[in-house]
Amino acid sequence: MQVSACFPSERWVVVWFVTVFDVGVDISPLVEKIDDPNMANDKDLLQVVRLLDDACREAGFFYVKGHGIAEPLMKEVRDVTHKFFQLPYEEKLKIKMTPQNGYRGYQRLGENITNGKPDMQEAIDKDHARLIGYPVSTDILEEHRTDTGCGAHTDYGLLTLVNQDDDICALEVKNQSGEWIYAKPIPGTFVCNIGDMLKVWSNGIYQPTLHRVVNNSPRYRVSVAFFYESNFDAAIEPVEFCRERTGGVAKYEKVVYGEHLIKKVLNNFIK
Ligand SMILES: O=C(O)CCC(=O)C(=O)O
Ligand SMILES: [Fe+2]
Repeated sequence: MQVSACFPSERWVVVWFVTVFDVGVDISPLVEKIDDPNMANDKDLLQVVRLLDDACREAGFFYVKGHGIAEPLMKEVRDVTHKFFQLPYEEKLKIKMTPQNGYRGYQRLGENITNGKPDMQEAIDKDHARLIGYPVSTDILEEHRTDTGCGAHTDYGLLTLVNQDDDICALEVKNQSGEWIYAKPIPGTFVCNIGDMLKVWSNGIYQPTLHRVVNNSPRYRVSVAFFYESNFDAAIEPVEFCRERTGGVAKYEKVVYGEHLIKKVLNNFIK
């Protein structure tokens, strides 16, 4: 790894943590040159790719800035999400999620299950986006209350981008020492985390990280997640150049994304 070769490992971890986890990777060179046929020769861009690669290898969780989406627009999306969840229950039910509409629409509090426990969240699912609301726990009837807004999980797909409320710490990530640490909000950034399919594709070079949401704050929290996923019927297997870099043997079997998704969702109903 290029950066670690320049630094003693302890110092490198500190540098990496500060630049990637605390402040975020500035991906603007990548965004600016994405259509440039000469992008592979650009030094700034190469440095961004290295930082992203390091973040995916070391943590599987990182912040990005310089992505080109204006901060006021990110806030507006969250504001609209807050407004929707403040509507009376009957209003929200008008776009209720059903098998007939392909499980798109409004999912009421407690309907989403992770590890056998209802999540203390309500949400709207639309294509690859999920708008999520986490009520204040004291506002939830005691008999319906559980201890997590979203139970510990890894994401199913390739990459997730989260636009989270600026002022509430609730998203927690399990670090390599097994401690839960906050992915505290950094205004204007997206929290990114890699999913199960990237693990398979990269033959384990990138590992998805366990995370969960616990809203212990006195305020209603929203987040808007975009799940970049493989096609439902896509067969995913370790790509050759990743296999070559990891001893030449595929560590994961070929998996059809849709089958993986259904299996994980069904497993969530079991404690
Ligand atoms: O609300 C968040 O910050 C993250 C939600 C999440 O992890 C998920 O929906 O997969
Ligand atoms: Fe997640």
